[in-house]
Amino acid sequence: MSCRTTPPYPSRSTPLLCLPPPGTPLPSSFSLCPCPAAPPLPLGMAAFVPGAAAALGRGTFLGSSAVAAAPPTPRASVAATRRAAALTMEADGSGAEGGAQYAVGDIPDVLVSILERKADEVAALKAEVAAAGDAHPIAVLLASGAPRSKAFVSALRKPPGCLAVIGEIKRRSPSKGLISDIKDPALLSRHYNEAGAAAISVLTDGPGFGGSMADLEAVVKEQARKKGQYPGPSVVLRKEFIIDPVQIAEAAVAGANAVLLIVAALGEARTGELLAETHRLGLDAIVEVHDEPELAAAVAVGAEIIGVNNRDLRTFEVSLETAERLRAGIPEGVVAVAESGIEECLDAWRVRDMGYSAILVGEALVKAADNSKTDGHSYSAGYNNAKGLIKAFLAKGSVKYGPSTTAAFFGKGEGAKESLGEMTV
Ligand SMILES: O=P(O)(O)OC[C@@H](O)[C@@H](O)c1c[nH]c2ccccc12
Repeated sequence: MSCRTTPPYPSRSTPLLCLPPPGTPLPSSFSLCPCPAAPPLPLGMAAFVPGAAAALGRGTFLGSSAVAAAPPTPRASVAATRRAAALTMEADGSGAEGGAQYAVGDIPDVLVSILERKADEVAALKAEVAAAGDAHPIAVLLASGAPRSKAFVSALRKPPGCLAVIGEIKRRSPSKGLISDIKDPALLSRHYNEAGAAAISVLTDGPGFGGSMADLEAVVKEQARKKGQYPGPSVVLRKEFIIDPVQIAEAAVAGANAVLLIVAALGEARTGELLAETHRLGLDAIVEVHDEPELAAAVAVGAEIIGVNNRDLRTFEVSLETAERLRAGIPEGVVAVAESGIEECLDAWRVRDMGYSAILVGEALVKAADNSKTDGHSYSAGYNNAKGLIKAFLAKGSVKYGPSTTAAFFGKGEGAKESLGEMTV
């Protein structure tokens, strides 16, 4: 049987036959699509070595050691960028040691203001930890480090043809404003988990994304309740603009398994430092990139998980072409995550076929889970929609798909088929 999940994909505007009309008899026999294992991916990184990245003539990255030496630029935001970067580097007395910082591009404006805010948040957190003395759990962890469990990276590593879903708890964003009034992040994470999400991403930034450390703690606590059950807990990502080890320690103390490191915000040297700190503190990191120079930086620092953000933070445009273009540059053995703009199962299958091991989905899931008409703590049909969508993302044998809402509902069955492997009815 042919596999309609392989390219070329129908365009979204093509009306998709998703279901037979009610009453149509099911075919007497079908089998799961034996999608062939993804072909070996070429290692295209030769073109992306750090030196070559500089030669691409991008703007100047103003982080780390480059802060002092950076040439003047007309962008008004640069002063703010420089301040944020300088504060970041000074915060723990570290910074890039020598060496030329190659270009990773100007920091997008949206990040500049967030990073300024983060520098203030970090200063406040450090003051709080210092005031509490050496016994503060963050101080203890920073002093001693912790063994790595690698639980997060293991949960995301999937064989070719399979996907891990990272379901995000996302209330709002700078580009979209309010997305969903999530009243009970823990309950939403329970539904994500029951549907088969390998991981939960919790945004902890308040002003930009409506999240908090309380959300993270609630989700960690909820997932911990699943220990020893089937399915077991989903691992948890602290989705934050990390600029300093103290935030990583804060994430670990709250029970997160991983943090996000955004190369566009940090540059190569600082990403490398914070990645090493992340591992020293026992956690894993998704290193996020959006273009070739950033990918080169992620590879150069030895990222074990690389997230390709399909959203351009300069224009907010989302295109899965970004995931497609960058996939060949992600070395074998590194877990590849496609982030942003995955709206329906076709998108998920498309990036799966590109060779991505995991997808990070926010808006589509929280909108499907809409519980604006309930108190958010009790049953809501929206939760089922979100679950169905996750199962549809995970399905690999489906030849039936359609607009998200329909696929969401019927995706439940498709997910079940996959978990049983090959079968006939
Ligand atoms: O809501 P979406 O389009 O499914 O995107 C989720 C996630 O990728 C996005 O929230 C994200 C990706 N990288 C980030 C960095 C910071 C904040 C948010 C993000």
